[in-house]
Amino acid sequence: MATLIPRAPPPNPHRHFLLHRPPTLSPQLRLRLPVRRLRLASPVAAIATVTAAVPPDDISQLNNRLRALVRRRGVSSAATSPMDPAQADAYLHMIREQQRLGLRQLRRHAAEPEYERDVGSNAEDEEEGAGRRKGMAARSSLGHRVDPRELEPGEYVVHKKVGVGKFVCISGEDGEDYVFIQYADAMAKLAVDQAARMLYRYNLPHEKKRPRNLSKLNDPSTWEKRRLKGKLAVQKMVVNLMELYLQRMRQRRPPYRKPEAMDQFASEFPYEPTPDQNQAFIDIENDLTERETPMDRLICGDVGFGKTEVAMRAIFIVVSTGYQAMVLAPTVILANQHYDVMSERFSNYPDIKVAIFSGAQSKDEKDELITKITNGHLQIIVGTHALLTERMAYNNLGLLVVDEEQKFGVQQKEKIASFKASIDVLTLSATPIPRTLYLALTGFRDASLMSTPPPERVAVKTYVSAFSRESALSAIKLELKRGGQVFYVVPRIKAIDDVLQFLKDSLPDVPMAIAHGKKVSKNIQLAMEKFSCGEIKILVCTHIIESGIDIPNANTMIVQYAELFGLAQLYQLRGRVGRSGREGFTYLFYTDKSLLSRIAMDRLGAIEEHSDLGQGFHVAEKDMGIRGFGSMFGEQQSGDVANVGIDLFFDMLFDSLSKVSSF
Ligand SMILES: Nc1ncnc2c1ncn2[C@@H]1O[C@H](COP(=O)(O)OP(=O)(O)OP(=O)(O)O)[C@@H](O)[C@H]1O
Repeated sequence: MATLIPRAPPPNPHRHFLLHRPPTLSPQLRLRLPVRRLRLASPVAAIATVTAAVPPDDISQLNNRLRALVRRRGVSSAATSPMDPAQADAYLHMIREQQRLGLRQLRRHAAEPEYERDVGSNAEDEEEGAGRRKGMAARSSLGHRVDPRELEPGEYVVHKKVGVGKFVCISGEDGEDYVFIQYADAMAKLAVDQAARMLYRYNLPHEKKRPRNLSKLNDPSTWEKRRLKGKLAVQKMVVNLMELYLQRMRQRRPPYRKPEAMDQFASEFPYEPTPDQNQAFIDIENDLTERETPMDRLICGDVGFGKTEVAMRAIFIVVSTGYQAMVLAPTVILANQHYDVMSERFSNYPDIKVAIFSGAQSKDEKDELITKITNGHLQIIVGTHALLTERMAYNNLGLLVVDEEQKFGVQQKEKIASFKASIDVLTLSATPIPRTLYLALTGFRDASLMSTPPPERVAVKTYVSAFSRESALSAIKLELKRGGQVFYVVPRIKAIDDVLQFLKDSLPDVPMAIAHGKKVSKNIQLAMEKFSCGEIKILVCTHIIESGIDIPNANTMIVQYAELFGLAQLYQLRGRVGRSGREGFTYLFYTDKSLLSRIAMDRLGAIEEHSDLGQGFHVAEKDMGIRGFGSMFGEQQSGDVANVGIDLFFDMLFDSLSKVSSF
């Protein structure tokens, strides 16, 4: 256990703490605490206690099992490699860059300095240092040592050896700057460069979570226990992930044949694929036609970057070999759109029959469809979660495509997970949930990234302002004048009637329609079809249209009461416009600035800032910062994170992950 011994001279100036009263503290921050000098005890003694408490390493046991499995199956390493190294590098690079940029923007500060690594001077530090070096790329993207100069008074920080404290200020003394941190029983003083190496953030930027309590400088044993608990929890989480991976590797199915008509099908795509689309085509083709393990691939691409075509290539391979494919969409509207796009794309192949199955259909219609599916008369079945019901019996299901998995409920996700044990699964996501991000990062799940937009795509112009009817109308008129269409989005169904009335009064000759979740699905479908073909010019709707809707001629979006939407939601909504070569405009109108919470302001600010193409990952990260731990992990993990703080949690996570071999 690491302890702090009072008054002994420090052997290394970078390892000592001072209990101190900061010279420039405001009176209310001033602590009535002893002013003493402390330093760390023998690091070797510290290790002995910590390592003795760590149970046998589950990760290495699992590593061995995995290696044995790979050997037994005699599968080539290329076929089992979780992620192509070059692709992984590019992925990590991108995430890291976005994180760096994000932090810079969040704190409106210069780029985060790259601090020298803290190479430990004791055994434990060395062990962890090795892990850190291996996992450096990953850790530096999500876990951070904090730059003390960027801290604001009152922010919580974590010192690995001492625990959770509250940053008070930086103050100069004898020509050197010191960082003052308030602990439960004393004030610590730390040289700035040392603090830069030793301090972690407790919260994500903009998050205001309070730790249960501050650690005590004079009683480091409590912190040691807390840290150890966190470490074990992280290890358990990694072991669980590996178990899942192991289960998947045990599954086998014969590789699919590459269809003879594959080249023809590819040539019928009306666009020149982007380089990332091409890579994703190669990835899924390899998964399906070369591997014997079912595919579990995530296609991460920003809104409108062309993920649907990747899914259709996978579907083509599977159905050409006589299997069925199921496409799950989170909303009826999106299911309808996928159905239309796929019916059109596969129209040259009369043997490939596409159907849609949703809660909107009558019992007779559904029964008829189920019979056709069971008899193998339908090859591609598109639908909502209604497809996951027990009644559904497939003839020969080979592939499941899941669009925006995070939008499904817990039970539906469990059902989706159960499919992964036996069939190939392709998941499409524009704003990956952090867990998905980990899986992709660590190779437990394969991922293809689509970070290049289709050519001629231009970033959507985003304006945030207080609502006025005049501003909304002038934006609408501008779009109508250039022959385009408008989405008018409100957060609640209740608001739709008022908006519709105001629009009808102001623009009596313009055809408009409404769409929301409580509307009978058939009516929504009708409204969307009319909007899609241009008959309807303005669609007044709720966020029901946020996922995946692709209407190239609709390039202005008005969002009223924008303060009531989540960040990821706003990002997805904005992604509905500017999906062709035409410039898109999004107007985010809030009701009254004086009533806006700081969080709502942050959200609107973030969405305005991240207007460039391809910011989905960054928005996902920022969203975590705003919504907090709970959104990142389940309840259990939230507690573990709250124990040690976000950065140390990530640090431990990446240390554990770096101990997992690649096979
Ligand atoms: N390489 C390309 N060049 C030009 N346009 C393309 C290309 N690939 C796809 N598109 C078009 O871009 C639009 C968006 O594609 P798609 O719907 O597949 O995006 P997505 O990645 O699924 O987006 P979202 O996350 O919003 O659902 C579609 O109209 C599609 O036809």
